Amino acid sequence: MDHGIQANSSESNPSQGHVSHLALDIGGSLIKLVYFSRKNDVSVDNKEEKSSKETVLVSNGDGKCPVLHGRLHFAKFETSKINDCLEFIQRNQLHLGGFQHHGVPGSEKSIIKATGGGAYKYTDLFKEKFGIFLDKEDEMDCLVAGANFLLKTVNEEAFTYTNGHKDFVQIDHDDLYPYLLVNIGSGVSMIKVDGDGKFERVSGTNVGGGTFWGLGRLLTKCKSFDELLELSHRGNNRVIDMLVGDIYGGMDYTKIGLSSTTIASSFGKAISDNKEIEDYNPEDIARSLLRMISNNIGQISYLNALRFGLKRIFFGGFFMRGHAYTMDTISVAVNFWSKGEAKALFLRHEGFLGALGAFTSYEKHGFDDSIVRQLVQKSPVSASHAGYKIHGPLNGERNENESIECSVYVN
Ligand SMILES: Nc1ncnc2c1ncn2[C@@H]1O[C@H](COP(=O)(O)OP(=O)(O)O)[C@@H](O)[C@H]1O
Ligand SMILES: CC(C)(COP(=O)(O)O)[C@@H](O)C(=O)NCCC(=O)O
Repeated sequence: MDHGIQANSSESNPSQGHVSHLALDIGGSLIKLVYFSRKNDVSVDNKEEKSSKETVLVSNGDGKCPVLHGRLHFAKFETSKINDCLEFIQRNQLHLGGFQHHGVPGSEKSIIKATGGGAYKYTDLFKEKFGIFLDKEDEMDCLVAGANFLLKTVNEEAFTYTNGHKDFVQIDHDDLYPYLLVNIGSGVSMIKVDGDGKFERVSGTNVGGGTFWGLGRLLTKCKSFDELLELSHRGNNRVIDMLVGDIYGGMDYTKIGLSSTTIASSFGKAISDNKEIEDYNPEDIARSLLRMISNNIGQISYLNALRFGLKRIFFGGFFMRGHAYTMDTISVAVNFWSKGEAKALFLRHEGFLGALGAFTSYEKHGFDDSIVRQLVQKSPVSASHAGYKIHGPLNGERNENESIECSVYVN
């Protein structure tokens, strides 16, 4: 089960360092947490002058400012199991990782940045449990801020996925905008991004990750999202989907560019098979469903990219789950409909865009001594690329809870 952090190395253990800047994204399906843990033993390079065990000073152009070295951590929980999340926060004392708002003397409030619908829905719960106030950031603002943050600072964040092959894409910061951001969470939002904080939500669809998981659960009786993905992995969609060849006697419909293997109608074979649901393999049902939903999102995304002349579509959200078949289907759909003109790109930290956006929003406010001024990589990843150093396997097999080594400038 994937609730909570599964540290992939001892360095990912937050209890080893002081935790700060907790940010939450409480969505329809999942709660995502991002937080920073300060490293206790700081290595200091030539440019840096050590000032304490945990804080170093670096020149910031206009003088010196303290820098905290540490790691960004990621964790997620099912929203329906919010108590597990609260326990995790309590156990790791993450609720102390917000900031104090000094209003009227003696009335200091502890504030945590939060986004997603649950930031509204669960305000009282967090207040009662921890006495903290959820400072709400708009979900679309956070998605865009999170995507821009990742694309500009994290090395090997974006990749294409074709025929089972993952290719990381170097992002040219001067040529990033405009792009279409498609966030596939419970539902789907499509956002045209023109710059930092410059965007418009141009479309959306209610057929998203929640639809796949909800319908999949009903149709296959599986117990978890992972099980549903696993089923889809082993299934064959042709058992249930009606293909062009099924309609055209095994032939292509060349005049309109459809091959015999193209799906003409998802689940269409169930019309004439005279079978009950029990007669189908759950694997085949899961496969057809995943294909139907991924195809549909890929197509709507392309149509929106076409509306605005956008060539790059970045896909985020936990629906993807780094799952090969999902990404392959979306890539094929975008490629098919755009006749190769547009590209589907995926993000390693796919489901954490909103939480990262909320995390970076601490910077906007200027609260006491914990302002995130700027986040920088601790050591260069490549000469040409400024970004975080990601600790974890870079061979494409991402551990979704891997932490990122980084530094935070504070006031
Ligand atoms: N462990 C999981 N439990 C439930 N859904 C999951 C899980 N992992 C991936 N998903 C998929 O991710 C979707 C939620 O994605 P997410 O980006 O977190 O959206 P939201 O903000 O709406 O929760 C789910 O609807 C489901 O399709
Ligand atoms: C309402 C939402 C923004 C909530 O975000 P989520 O929790 O699904 O990530 C999203 O579900 C959505 O964009 N739904 C599609 C609604 C529509 O445009 O039809």
